[in-house]
Amino acid sequence: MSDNSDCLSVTCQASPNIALIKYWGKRNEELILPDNDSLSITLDLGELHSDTTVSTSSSMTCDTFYFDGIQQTKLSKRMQKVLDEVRRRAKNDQIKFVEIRSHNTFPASSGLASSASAYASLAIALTKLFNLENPQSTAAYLARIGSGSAVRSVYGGFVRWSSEGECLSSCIYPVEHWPELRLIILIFNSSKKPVSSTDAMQRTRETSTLFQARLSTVNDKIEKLIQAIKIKDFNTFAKIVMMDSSQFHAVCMDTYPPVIYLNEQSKHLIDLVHAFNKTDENETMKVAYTFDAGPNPFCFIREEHADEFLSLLKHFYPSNNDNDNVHKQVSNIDGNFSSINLPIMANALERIVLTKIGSGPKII
Ligand SMILES: Nc1ncnc2c1ncn2[C@@H]1O[C@H](COP(=O)(O)OP(=O)(O)OP(=O)(O)O)[C@@H](O)[C@H]1O
Ligand SMILES: C[C@@](O)(CCOP(=O)(O)OP(=O)(O)O)CC(=O)O
Repeated sequence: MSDNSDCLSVTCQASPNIALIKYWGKRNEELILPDNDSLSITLDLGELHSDTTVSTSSSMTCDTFYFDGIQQTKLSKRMQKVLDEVRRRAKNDQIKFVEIRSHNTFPASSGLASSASAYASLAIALTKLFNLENPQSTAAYLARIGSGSAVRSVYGGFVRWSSEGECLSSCIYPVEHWPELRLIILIFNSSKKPVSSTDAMQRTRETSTLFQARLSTVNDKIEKLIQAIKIKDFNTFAKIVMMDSSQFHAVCMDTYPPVIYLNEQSKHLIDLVHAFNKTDENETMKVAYTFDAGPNPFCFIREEHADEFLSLLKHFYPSNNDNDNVHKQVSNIDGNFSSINLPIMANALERIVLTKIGSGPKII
């Protein structure tokens, strides 16, 4: 915490988390209580993160929010709700107003979980600034009322968000548990999604008949997935994760009017991953994908297969721009992909992010 005259300030850095079993549906909109448990991996802070600085001083006359250095005309209802809850819990009632400055290293609102890293960093920074009691559970509560999925970014490693009791999150395995696991994020399209997750999940609840069927499958999937993670069984892990992603998008399609987040490139990548997995003579899965509310896949892979998969991506998604950095990390291994009968999609990728599981947020 920095203290300049009577101005106190705290900065927190947090990363997005990627849901392995998706959260979709709220039984209480105001408190953001989910319909189902969900499970995620928190990303390493290295590539994708939100940095949020919160400050307070006696001279402030209102709450202010700067996003990427630009002052916003007003705070969102969610942000205001978080600040009001903090003031309610704070012992020091001299502290009246807060200035928030936040920046993401990646595009917001495009299905890359920006609201998760944003609200987790905000919640942790506020908890520290106001010296709130029970800091971990308080930060989780504040993050959750900002954006449901943010409750999982408060912790590192593999995280479960419970839909029962206090509806808080907990780390089920720390970052060290499965160090060879890597994430390759393919950014096909970073534009703003057509329907926000908040609106879409409400619409699903009101109209989808598949939604209830999905809910009845989630707990069983979570238990099986936890067991697969425990013994690092990638085959089972991959199948459960890909099937939950597809089920979530099927539910979005069953929503009326339908919500379609996947695009042509997403469908191509799905076919590519299955074709690539089939090339293994032992039928061992090498890659798994999942998509949040957007067209950009998060691919899970063990380190030993990462180079081959990257060369596959270079083959199927070549870039015509010599100066671009999309493939700059890609090794020059030439794989033989002649058995994969899929079209080549030139210039499909805006960016590739290579990352791994992270240890959670930090105060900086
Ligand atoms: N650094 C930030 N500080 C405050 N609010 C932010 C920040 N980054 C993103 N947001 C807000 O988060 C919301 C975007 O969340 P939304 O859930 O729609 O998209 P997403 O998080 O990118 O995707 P998803 O969670 O579906 O994977 C927007 O309201 C945006 O203004
Ligand atoms: C598809 C998801 O990414 C949906 C995330 O939804 P949000 O957490 O962004 O929604 P709100 O709680 O309304 O803010 C799945 C997931 O992260 O579990």
